This record gives sequence, structure tokens and C-alpha cells, in this order.
Amino acid sequence: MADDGAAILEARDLACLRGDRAVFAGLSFALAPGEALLLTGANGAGKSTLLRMLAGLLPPTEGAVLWRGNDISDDAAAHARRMRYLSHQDALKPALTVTENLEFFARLQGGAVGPALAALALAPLADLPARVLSSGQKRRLALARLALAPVPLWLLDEPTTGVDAASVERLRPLLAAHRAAGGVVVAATHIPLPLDDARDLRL
Ligand SMILES: Nc1ncnc2c1ncn2[C@@H]1O[C@H](COP(=O)(O)OP(=O)(O)OP(=O)(O)O)[C@@H](O)[C@H]1O
Repeated sequence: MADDGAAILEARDLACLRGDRAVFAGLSFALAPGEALLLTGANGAGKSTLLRMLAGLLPPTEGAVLWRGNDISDDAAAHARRMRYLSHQDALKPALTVTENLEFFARLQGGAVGPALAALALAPLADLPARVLSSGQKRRLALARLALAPVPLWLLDEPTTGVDAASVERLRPLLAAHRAAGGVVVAATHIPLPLDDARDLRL
């Protein structure tokens, strides 16, 4: 991941219409390598909607999302490869064990399962099927995917919901290493995240 200081992720004059209601309009920001942006705002303000746009899953009503100056819709497959999008849904395979879930994603994304298990202290749960995990444990398993293989863009929708304080702290080194390698992170949250020097965008 290059770290040349120029913006790598840019939202340019984004607008979102849902039905005939404007969720947001005229929204612009640019993030340089290593930067973090926290999205805050009331329920329904559009945080998840904006994350879906940044992920390329929802086309903007107006404006564009740019990666290194190129509209992400020009090459959706390349954008999908360069990002991890953690939505409200944990996207786990309930019948597979914790290890098997990570192996499944490692086959798609690369990376090693052992360090990802360790990053979120999941080793004691490694052989349990995902369906028996508590909601916080499921979230930790979803978060462990971030520790598999490096990609430059993390989009996190309320990543710590239901996660205990010790595991929230485990995210600190993951987030710091991602940013130190030139990655950017955009996170929607109602609660503080272990992120230093994050910028704020209140929707
Ligand atoms: N598929 C949809 N069709 C129509 N309206 C939608 C759709 N999805 C979301 N909305 C509306 O868009 C607005 C923004 O929703 P969004 O989920 O982005 O908010 P949020 O800021 O993430 O909220 P929360 O803090 O509750 O997670 C809401 O008014 C919601 O009702």
C-alpha cells in the first residue's frame, strides 16, 4: 500500500435519495493513506447508507466515490478486492466452526487463520459451530476477518456492537497496524472506538 499522502478515497458531492426523501446531499470528503473517519449521527441519518455507497453496493443518487481519482463504479471487481466491508450482519456460515469460517474467508481473501483467531482471542472457541456463539462472539469472528489479509480500505458498520471491552481493545492494534500500512478506515458508530486521531463526520 503506497503512502504518498495524497487522497486515496474521495467522496465527491454525494447525495442519497430514498423514495422522495433526501437522506444526505452535497457530502464530500477525502482521506489520505492512514486516515480514519468516524461517521456519527442519529438513527436514520444515513451512516450505513454512506458505507454501502463507499463499498460500491449502492450507487449514489448524485456524485461519485473515487479511489485514487477513479470512480469506483468503473471497476467494481477491483474495488471489491481492495476493501473489507463489515455490515450489521456478521455474514457467518452457521454450520461451520469458527476455524472453518475463517478458512472459508482465507480461501477467498488470502491470509492465515491462526493469527486472525489470536487477534480476537477466538482460539478457545475455534472448534465451535458459529451458530452456537453469543452475539458478541459472532461479532468478534466477523471482526477477525479484518486480520486475515491486508487490504487498503476498511468500512465498518458499528463494528463493536455487543463486543466486550477487552475485545474492543483488541481492535486497537489491528486498526493501528492497518493505518500504519497506509490503509484507511471509515467506521459508523454510536460509541467510541479505539482509534487515535480519527476525523469526524456527523451526518
Ligand atoms: N432500502 C431502503 N429503502 C428506503 N429507505 C431506506 C432503505 N434503507 C434505508 N433507508 C432509509 O434511509 C435512511 C438512512 O438509513 P441508514 O440505515 O443509513 O441510517 P443509519 O444512520 O445507519 O442509522 P442507525 O444509526 O439506526 O444504524 C433511513 O431513513 C432509512 O429508513
